Amino acid sequence: MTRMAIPMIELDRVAKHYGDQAAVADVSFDIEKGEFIALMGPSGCGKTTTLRMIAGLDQPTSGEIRLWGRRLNEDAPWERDAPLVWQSYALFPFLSVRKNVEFGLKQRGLPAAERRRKADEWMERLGIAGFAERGVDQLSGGQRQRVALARALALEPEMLLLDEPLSALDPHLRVRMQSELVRLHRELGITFICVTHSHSEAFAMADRVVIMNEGRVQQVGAPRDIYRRAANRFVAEFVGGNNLFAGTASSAGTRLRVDGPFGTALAPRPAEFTFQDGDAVTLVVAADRIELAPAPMGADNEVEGRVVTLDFVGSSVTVFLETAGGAELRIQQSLSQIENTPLSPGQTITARWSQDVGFFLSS
Ligand SMILES: Nc1ncnc2c1ncn2[C@@H]1O[C@H](COP(=O)(O)OP(=O)(O)OP(=O)(O)O)[C@@H](O)[C@H]1O
Repeated sequence: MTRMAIPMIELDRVAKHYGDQAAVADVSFDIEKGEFIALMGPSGCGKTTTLRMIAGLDQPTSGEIRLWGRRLNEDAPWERDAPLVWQSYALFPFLSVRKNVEFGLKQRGLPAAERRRKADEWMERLGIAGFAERGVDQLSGGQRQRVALARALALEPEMLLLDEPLSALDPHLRVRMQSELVRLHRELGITFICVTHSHSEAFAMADRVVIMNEGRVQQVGAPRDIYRRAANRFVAEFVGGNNLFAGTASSAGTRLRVDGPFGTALAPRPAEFTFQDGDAVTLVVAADRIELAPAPMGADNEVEGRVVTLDFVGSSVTVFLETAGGAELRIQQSLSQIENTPLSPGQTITARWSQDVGFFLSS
């Protein structure tokens, strides 16, 4: 029974120092079998070092990495008998697609006939069977990415480690490969751990996202939960799409009132921490939870502002407003929502949102 409770991988207060610099300062999180985990954070936050330690390519300076409860720290990658495979985008340019896919199988000493059978199966599965005899230098970026995946998956790992797997692809192809990775993950039931600095990528693919900054975990959670409830200021800003309203708190029954350069807003009183009247607070309101109206109706949580700019991305539009007090608001709308009420820079408009949607940061 207890065995059931042990996660596949545990990182327990893991740190990695180079001289007096901490590439990873203190990282703890678990990975369950079959999960798709994304490690995300800005450049230099320690994502790749964390992945390399899981793979056994680097040893932690302190802390412990466990596979099914067994300490892995000192095991070299080839001793781990942990079925981890590092998906590398670097292919052998002078070898054919088939030879690239067979490479790891050959290293493992599989007989030629079996290598061929497995390579055929994976090339078929990834839609590259038609190029089997072609040199990989004659393939497009997306085709190469599929070869790299076939080469890793042919080894039938229980866990696949991916370091920025889609970074070499153009944006259009990247979105397509994202859904292919998700589909493969679902079909194969393999644990995927993927490092990325792109939140759209992490949030589109992963079951859970580990957000890191400066060598530390900032939040671990399902994409939706992280979007809707950032654990701290760093996450709220890093994931984007949030308004952070700084102001002064005052009690208003079950609500807390905030007054600041943006105006006045009410939001549920936080359960986990308390504020005194007059405390400086930051209220977070998601950009897609704010509506636009032509004029104020005299209700709470209404802010008038001047349209500064409109940012169109696909079928979504972010409207930037500036209030009389100098605060900036971002409001995310679908294209169809704003088609009926044309907006142009300079125009004054009212933003409003429910008292239930905002939450306060504790730090
Ligand atoms: N071998 C090393 N020797 C010294 N410092 C290192 C070494 N490897 C990484 N670092 C440092 O540790 C920090 C974390 O590096 P890491 O590559 O893990 O970051 P990252 O989050 O993957 O960044 P990026 O997105 O830019 O790849 C960086 O400041 C980096 O310069």
